[in-house]
Amino acid sequence: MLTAIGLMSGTSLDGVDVALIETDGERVGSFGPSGYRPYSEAERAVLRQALAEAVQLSRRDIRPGSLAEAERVVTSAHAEAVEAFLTDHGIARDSIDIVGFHGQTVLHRPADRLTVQIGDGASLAGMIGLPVIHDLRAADVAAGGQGAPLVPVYHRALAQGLHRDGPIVVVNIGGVSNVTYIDGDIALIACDTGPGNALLDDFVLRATGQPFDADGALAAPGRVDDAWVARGLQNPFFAAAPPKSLDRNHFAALQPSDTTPADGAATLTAFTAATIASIAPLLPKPPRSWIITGGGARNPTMLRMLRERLPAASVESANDLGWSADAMEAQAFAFLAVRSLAGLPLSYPATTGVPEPMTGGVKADYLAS
Ligand SMILES: Nc1ncnc2c1ncn2[C@@H]1O[C@H](COP(=O)(O)OP(=O)(O)OP(=O)(O)O)[C@@H](O)[C@H]1O
Ligand SMILES: CC(=O)N[C@H]1[C@@H]2OC[C@@H](O2)[C@@H](O)[C@@H]1O[C@H](C)C(=O)O
Repeated sequence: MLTAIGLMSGTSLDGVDVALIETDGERVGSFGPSGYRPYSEAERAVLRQALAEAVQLSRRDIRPGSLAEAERVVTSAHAEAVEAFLTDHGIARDSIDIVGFHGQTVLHRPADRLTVQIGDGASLAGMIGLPVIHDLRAADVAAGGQGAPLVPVYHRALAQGLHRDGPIVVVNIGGVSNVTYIDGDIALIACDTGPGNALLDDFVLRATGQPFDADGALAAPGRVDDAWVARGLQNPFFAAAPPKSLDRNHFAALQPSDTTPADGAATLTAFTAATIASIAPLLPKPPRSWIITGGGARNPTMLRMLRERLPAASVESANDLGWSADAMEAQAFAFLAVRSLAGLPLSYPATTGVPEPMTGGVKADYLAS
C-alpha cells in the first residue's frame, strides 16, 4: 500500500480539496484526514476571468492573457493547501509516497481533443518537496476519449467494500454532475449527466448575492416551473447514451427568467434532479441504490427532489455509508495517482469512450538539491 495525497479544484471554483488515503490502486486500505483551502475572492475573480478567456484556446499548453496568472494562483494555492494539511495533521512529509494533482479545468472540449487543466505539476513538486502526478485527463482525450469522468474507478473500489446487491449508481453533484454505474463484475459505465450546482450557484449569486443555496433553504418553499424543466430536458445531450462529458458552462445560458429567487432556485434544483434521473433509462438495468456525493449531497432539497424522481430505489448520501461526500474527489485523485504509478487503467471504453482501457498522468519528480 502507498500513502497518497489527492488534490482537487473542482468546477465550482470554491477551493482546493485535499485528502489522504492508503491504497494499492485497487483497494482502499484506509482513509486518512481531509482538508480544504478556499480560494479568496480575489483568487476566484482571477479564475473566473481565466475561464472566460479559455474559451479562445485551441491548444492545451499555452497560457495567454489571464491564464498565466491563474495558473500561478492555482499552483500556489495547492502548495499552501498541502503545507497546511501536513502541519494541521502532524503528517511527516517523507511518509507521503505520491501526490495526485488534478488542477483546475478551464476548458473542456473533448470533441476537439482538447481539455485544459491549469496548475503547474513540476512547480508544485518543487514547492512541496514531493513527487506529483498531474495531467490525468490528457492521455484519454488524446486517444479520443471524453477525458471525464475519471472518478468511476474510485467509486468502484468503494462500492466493492459495501457488499450490497447492484446495480449501484454513485452520483457526484459538483458544479457538473456525473454518475458511475456499478453492477458486480460487469464493466463500469459512467458519464456526466448535466448540471450539478453550477447553474443554481450562478442564479443564487445573482438573485441574492450568496454564493450558493445553503442547505437548499431558498429552494425548499419554492414552486418548480415544470414546463421550464421539461423544455430544458429536450436538449439532445440528455438523450445521448453514455459516455459523454460536459464543460462547466455548457448549460450556462439556461436560466429561468421572470421568477422569484425561491421559485428560480427550486426550478434549477429540480432541473439538476431531473437530469440525473433521466440517465436511468439509458442504463442496462434499473439501479437499486443511488449514492449521492459532492456538494449537492449537502442540499436536502436536492435529495428530496431526487427521491421524488427515483421512487423505486434508495437515495442516500455517501456520508451515511461512512464515505466522505466532501473528500471523495480528492481521495479519487490520490487513488488515480497510485493507479498511474502502477500503470493501471484510469478509464475504460464505457466510462470515457476511450478505445481501450487507458492509463494516464504525468509524473513530476521532486529532485532534492
Ligand atoms: N451546505 C450546503 N448546502 C447546499 N449546497 C451546498 C452546501 N455546501 C456545498 N454546496 C454546494 O456544493 C458546491 C460545491 O460542490 P463540490 O465541492 O462537490 O464541487 P466541485 O468539486 O467544485 O465540482 P465538480 O465535481 O464539478 O468538479 C457548492 O458550489 C454548492 O453549490
Ligand atoms: C473536465 C472536468 O474537469 N470535468 C469534471 C467536472 O466536474 C464533475 C464532472 O465535470 C466530471 O466529469 C469531472 O470531474 C470529476 C472529478 C471526474 O473526472 O470524475
